[in-house]
Amino acid sequence: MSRASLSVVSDAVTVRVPAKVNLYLGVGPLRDDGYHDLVTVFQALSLYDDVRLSPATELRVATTGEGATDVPADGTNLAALAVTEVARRAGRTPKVAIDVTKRIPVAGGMAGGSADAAGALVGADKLWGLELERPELSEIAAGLGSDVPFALHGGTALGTGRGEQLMPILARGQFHWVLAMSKSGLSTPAVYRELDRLRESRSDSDIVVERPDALMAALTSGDPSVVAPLLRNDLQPAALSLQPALRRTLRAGVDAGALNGIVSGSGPTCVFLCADEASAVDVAAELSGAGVARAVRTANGPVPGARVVTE
Ligand SMILES: C[C@](O)(CO)[C@H](O)COP(=O)(O)OP(=O)(O)OC[C@H]1O[C@@H](n2ccc(N)nc2=O)[C@H](O)[C@@H]1O
Ligand SMILES: Nc1ncnc2c1ncn2[C@@H]1O[C@H](COP(=O)(O)OP(=O)(O)OP(=O)(O)O)[C@@H](O)[C@H]1O
Repeated sequence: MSRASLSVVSDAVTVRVPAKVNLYLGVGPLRDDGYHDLVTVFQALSLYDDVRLSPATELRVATTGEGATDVPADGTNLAALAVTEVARRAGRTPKVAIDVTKRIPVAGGMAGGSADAAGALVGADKLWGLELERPELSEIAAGLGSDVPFALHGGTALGTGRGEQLMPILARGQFHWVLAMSKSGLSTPAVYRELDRLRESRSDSDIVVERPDALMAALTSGDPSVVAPLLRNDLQPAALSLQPALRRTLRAGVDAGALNGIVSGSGPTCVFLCADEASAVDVAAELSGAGVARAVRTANGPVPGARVVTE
């Protein structure tokens, strides 16, 4: 672990971390280690969890906000695991109170737990004045979950491996999204298992994951009407198989005027790309009235990854 010679220890730190959507999610065959090789395009959206770290007599974690009661309040919380790992590497005891304000839906396919882990990593680094290098933070992040490195990184990025190897993508301008949150969550491993079940009749060599070159070129153009038809998620059939009502949600968003809609990652949140901000507001209003979602929000992207907002 590298440390700055002059380190500053803060009293309390708040880190703001974005949700993600996968604009493209190509899933390869099941690997021997239980993961799938992915080719994915991530985009960070302006829906944030806040992770506050302050010195305490022991490690504790409390969550308020969206879905807080479904989040573990013990050492298995991803934010607590992140702080524990940074402390282990720094040779410290993790005497920290972690307070998470959730806005990202729990088990919603928008990497909320991963966001909290990334926030806790950046927060612990700041709180203890460690000044860890980016590569080391990314390595710790990848050990905590496949989506955690992107929550650190933010922006728009190509993810490969199990999703943890990132390369920035140039995306011009801002894209306007409507998010439809589902009444119940979906477990990520269960959705991958369902995809494997749906693919049972296919041999591994039949499952080919293509590079999203057309999408990447469309993102550079910044034109949402060019990007929209190129959105693709290989996990969508599995999420729809587990929650068939999502078909209605997807239809309702397009009927309301969105350019296109897909399930976000492992779902069940459905995300709709709109022509501009005014269209997103209209689509959100209509979707709210249609009663196909627990909650509807607008968001824009890309936005930066985990960043300290108070010192
Ligand atoms: C669906 C996505 O959100 C798309 O970005 C991610 O692939 C999921 O990332 P995550 O929630 O950080 O997932 P992890 O905590 O790393 O893995 C949870 C479980 O998801 C499945 N998993 C995850 C990533 C991957 N490339 N292949 C998989 O099969 C595995 O069953 C794994 O045990
Ligand atoms: N800080 C946390 N916030 C949310 N869930 C957490 C957290 N720590 C642990 N968990 C557990 O992780 C599970 C998955 O939650 P999460 O909100 O990360 O799902 P997700 O957004 O669908 O994940 P992804 O999009 O990365 O696949 C939850 O059911 C919860 O039990």
